[in-house]
Amino acid sequence: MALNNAGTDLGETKGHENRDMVVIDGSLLEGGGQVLRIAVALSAIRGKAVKITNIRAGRKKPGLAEQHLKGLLLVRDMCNGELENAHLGSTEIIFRPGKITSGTFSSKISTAGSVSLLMQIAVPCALFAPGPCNFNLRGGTDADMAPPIDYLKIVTSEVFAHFGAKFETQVLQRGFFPKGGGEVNVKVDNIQTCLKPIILTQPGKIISIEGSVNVGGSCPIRVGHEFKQGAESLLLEEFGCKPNISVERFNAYCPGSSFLIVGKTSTGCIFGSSVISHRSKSPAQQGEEAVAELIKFLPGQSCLDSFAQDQIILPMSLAAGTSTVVCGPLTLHTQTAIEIVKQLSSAKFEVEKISEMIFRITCTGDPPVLAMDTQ
Ligand SMILES: Nc1ncnc2c1ncn2[C@@H]1O[C@H](COP(=O)(O)OP(=O)(O)OP(=O)(O)O)[C@@H](O)[C@H]1O
Repeated sequence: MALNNAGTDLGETKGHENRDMVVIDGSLLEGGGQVLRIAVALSAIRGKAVKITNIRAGRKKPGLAEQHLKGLLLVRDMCNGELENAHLGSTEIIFRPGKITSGTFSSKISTAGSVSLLMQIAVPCALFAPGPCNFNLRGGTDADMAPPIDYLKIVTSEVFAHFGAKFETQVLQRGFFPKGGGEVNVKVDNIQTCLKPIILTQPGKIISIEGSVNVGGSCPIRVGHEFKQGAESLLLEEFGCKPNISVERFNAYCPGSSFLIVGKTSTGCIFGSSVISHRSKSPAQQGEEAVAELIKFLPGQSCLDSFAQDQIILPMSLAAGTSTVVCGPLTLHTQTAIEIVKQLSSAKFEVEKISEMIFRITCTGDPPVLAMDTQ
């Protein structure tokens, strides 16, 4: 039996309050930090206590890493909730949410752990606050295996706008591996009534392709121009056009560079593909690879890239009505997200295979009752 910091049995400290607690197995499918973020965000939004076991059992080093722990503490603070057993390496936690409040919140990850993933847990909660929320978040802004901050700022924000959800991100300083030290401010407007269902079924025609290369710290600006060259050469070959790619220098705690390329279509679809520089490959080659990934979607039949696919499952489940999206084969992250939201809500999902590469996800949302709170 797991013990909390005080040495009492986990889950038994509050007696009858645990009766309605939902137990989520953190090893489910993808078995990563995403399970925790979705479960805890939904717990706060729906006011349901959760116990999460086997946290990150699917990862080499299971249990809470700093990014996950800081995300939990941030949501706890936003809703005056109670967290048990939340410490580095913990593989089992209990979260009892209070009411989500609006206001100003901050969080600092001392490594290059991703601030984008802090946003992934905090932004959905903030949408259901009684007023706007402002966040100051510090850590990694351009980290591997996580959305680069520009992806959140440009792609996720536009996809969320389809749901009527609005957030703005301002990057003050970039944080690259290994030191992090990036800083962003995020403003989230609370929703007034409900999240709207989305219909993203028509891929449309490409109307723009734009990219940005961020060069930080002592990383030579030449690296940024090489990213741009590699990306441009492939785009020229594929589409016969030279897109607008900016190369910008940012303050950063340690050297690094990143590249995001974004395509938009006439029907409001947006696709993003990114790379963080690695010594093992030339910047030109990485620029080309990011474009090659984007080209998989442009022009195609899918209305979302493979990352946005898992990130829309939570808002779809909370929307007041039926959402439909057409996308590529479901990623393991998407399948995991669907399973977790099904355990914490009555949202109904249906996945249809249209062809080998094209799928339709339909979700009848289970909108939470908004707390008409006074602060
Ligand atoms: N290049 C990228 N662009 C956009 N989103 C990304 C990118 N890479 C990863 N993501 C998103 O980041 C999230 C990663 O979740 P995941 O559970 O794998 O990560 P995690 O919390 O860092 O935990 P772990 O360390 O357990 O993997 C997913 O929502 C995924 O879509």
